[in-house]
Amino acid sequence: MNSDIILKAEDLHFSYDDDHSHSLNGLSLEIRRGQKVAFMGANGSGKSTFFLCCTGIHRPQSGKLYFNGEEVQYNRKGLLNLRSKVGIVFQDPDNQLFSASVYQEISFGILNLGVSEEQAKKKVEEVIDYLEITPFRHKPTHALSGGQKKQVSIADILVMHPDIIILDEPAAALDPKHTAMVNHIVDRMTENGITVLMATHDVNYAYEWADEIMLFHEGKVLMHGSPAEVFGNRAALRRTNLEPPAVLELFESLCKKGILKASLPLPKNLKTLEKYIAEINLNPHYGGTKIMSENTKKAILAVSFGTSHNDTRAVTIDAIEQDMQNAFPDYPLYRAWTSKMIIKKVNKRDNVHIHTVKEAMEQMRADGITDVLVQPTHVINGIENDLMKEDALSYREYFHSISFGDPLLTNEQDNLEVIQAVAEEFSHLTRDEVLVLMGHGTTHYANSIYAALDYTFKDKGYENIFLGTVEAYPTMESLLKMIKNYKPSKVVLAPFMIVAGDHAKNDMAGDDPDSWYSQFKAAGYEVEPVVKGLGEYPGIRKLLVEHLQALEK
Ligand SMILES: Nc1ncnc2c1ncn2[C@@H]1O[C@H](COP(=O)(O)OP(=O)(O)OP(=O)(O)O)[C@@H](O)[C@H]1O
Repeated sequence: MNSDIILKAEDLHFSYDDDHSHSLNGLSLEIRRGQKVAFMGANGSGKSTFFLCCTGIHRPQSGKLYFNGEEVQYNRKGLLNLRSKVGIVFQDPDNQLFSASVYQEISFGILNLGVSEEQAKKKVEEVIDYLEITPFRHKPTHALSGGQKKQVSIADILVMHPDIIILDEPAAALDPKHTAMVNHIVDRMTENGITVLMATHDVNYAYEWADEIMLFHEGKVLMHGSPAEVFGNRAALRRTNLEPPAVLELFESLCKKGILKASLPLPKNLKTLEKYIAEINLNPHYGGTKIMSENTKKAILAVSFGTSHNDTRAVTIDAIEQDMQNAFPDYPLYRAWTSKMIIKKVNKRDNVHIHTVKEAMEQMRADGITDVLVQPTHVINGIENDLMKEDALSYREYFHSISFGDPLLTNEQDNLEVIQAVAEEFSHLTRDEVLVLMGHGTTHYANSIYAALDYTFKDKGYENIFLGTVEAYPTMESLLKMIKNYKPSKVVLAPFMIVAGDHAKNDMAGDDPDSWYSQFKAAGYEVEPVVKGLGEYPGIRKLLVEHLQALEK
């Protein structure tokens, strides 16, 4: 037999009443020397019965038990040898303590082994000191508290210097302080190389403490493995009435939400989990922790709605991406568009494939990128931006971190800078000329930014700048009303969109009677359309790059 194996059971059967119900029903297992093994399983699954067989209190009706490679003999000599090497601490100390005084109690077993009184005294004193029993050593055993009785029953066994200690629910009926004390004693035993077998229903303790878990079910071993293996097997836990450890459940739930990365080592306890959480850079990183700092490979993902007009694309989206690349020359830059329709159109017409967000994430994953800085060129925090984030985050488990830069108009400061960029672009306008900006507009609640910004233009002294939308509020009707009151000599039209695509060329500047150009013309104004996307304004590009840079601060 492998000398590493200290205890081995082979097909043990045991019945209490010689009837047909087997408390041990063909039980086989092996225990390796020096291991901490937690015995778990439903009530009545046979853990205590097995322990009683290990100490020779019960004799299996069939099967074999080996200790240190030798088959256990159930004669007086064999049993004495077994009991000197395998000690059991019962769940209820009252089943174990029968001497009147603490000293007598602890010395009883060792004197029975034939050790001289002098030697026994020395060993008893050592263990009294080691287990901190001195303060109550002179009390009669019946007057001890539950925790003190437990200490003495452990001392009973430790004094014999066993190779294996069996603890049956050592913390049962103990308060948290005494539980901690017993756990501390157990830790010290294992440090001294004793093999410890412990029956416990405390999954949290077993998960953290044990090297191995022996899962009992109906008198046999259902599963034997590391705590991670056994507690990771939910079907086995269900069969044995056990719940997964709280720390594992919490860790899994944080991984599912993308807050922690599933590739982190499983946390053994809440302290480790707390450390993981403390090391998350919550804002605005997703899915990442800073724990794995080596081998990072960062990349930028520039996400735009897209345009099929190559002329405007070159001076807007391409120019923005170029500025981002200039700001981070060492990071590869990937492009994605959110409009599948435009992607399809460009693909068909130019044979050029532009990635969707998911495709770009997939590509970065294949390229070994670990951290993704996503910078949208979206104007507002609307539905496009929300969906883009959702798509990117569906890949969270493959990256260390995915962080999102803000769209153009996100906070008060952005609004002011955008106003500044627009005002600079149109600084040549005279007071009696108005600039009418055409935003896109959305049913998303973020649409209110357009009216707010229109108000802020005026508040900042640009009474001649108006902002409306094609698809929402402020509408063309409200613009016409306000501009009528202003009585301008000329209306200059410009898109308030990153690219000057279909909306700018047709809905704004087209000849169709519904276009803004035609409607202002029909209202009697001189109209000058400026088909130039926001992406062409240096101030706008600078702001988007700043949003990207904010991710690295
Ligand atoms: N002294 C006894 N007399 C008769 N049957 C017993 C005795 N002790 C245990 N049994 C039976 O043997 C089976 C195994 O019980 P055992 O105490 O070994 O289980 P256990 O896994 O230690 O349970 P628990 O988690 O409740 O301590 C049960 O069906 C139980 O009813």
